[in-house]
Amino acid sequence: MNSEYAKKIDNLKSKLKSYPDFPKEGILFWDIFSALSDGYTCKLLQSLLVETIRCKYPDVEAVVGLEARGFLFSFSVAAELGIACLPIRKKGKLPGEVLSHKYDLEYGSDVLEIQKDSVRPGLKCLIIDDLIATGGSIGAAAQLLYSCGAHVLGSLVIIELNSLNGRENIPDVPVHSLITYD
Ligand SMILES: O=P(O)(O)OC[C@H]1O[C@H](OP(=O)(O)OP(=O)(O)O)[C@H](O)[C@@H]1O
Ligand SMILES: Nc1ncnc2[nH]cnc12
Repeated sequence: MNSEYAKKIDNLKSKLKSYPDFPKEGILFWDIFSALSDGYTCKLLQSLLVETIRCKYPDVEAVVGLEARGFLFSFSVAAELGIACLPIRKKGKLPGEVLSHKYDLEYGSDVLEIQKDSVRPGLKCLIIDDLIATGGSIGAAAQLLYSCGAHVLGSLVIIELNSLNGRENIPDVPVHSLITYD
């Protein structure tokens, strides 16, 4: 990636805000919505995500967004790249036959689901989300995709929280992040 890309990353970083003790005491919460409150940064972020996918995952056939914040980015990049946009949602939100996977995250545990027939075997998928903390959500999403026979190319997030060892916890799923915090 070139120096123009690095400048865009610095610009994006300057727009991100964090909130101590949310949603629980001891958690420093990184709020992706703070970067979306001006149109310039929305365009900047969109172009960074699309450029990163074209460079790192050129063969991708479907982006898989994780509810809820991942959805902000999965549709917009899929529309620009002209590829499929598939949802993985929290328990009880998807109609039809679903597969479920329980997982832990930084401030609790949850269940993610995928529609059984949403993925054809071998489909080259990229998981997209706003942030990786423990890696629980991306790990659960990858398990669901494997169960459907998908080929998981990796994952793309805007923010990576290094101290929570997310990428080490999901060694089978390559993680690409735009910004990391220690
Ligand atoms: O790496 P992990 O430890 O799994 O944490 C990261 C996940 O946590 C947040 O989602 P959350 O489940 O809070 O849902 P939301 O997007 O609906 O707010 C975030 O958007 C990621 O999906
Ligand atoms: N620290 C954090 N900030 C924002 N979203 C998160 N999801 C899990 N941990 C988080």
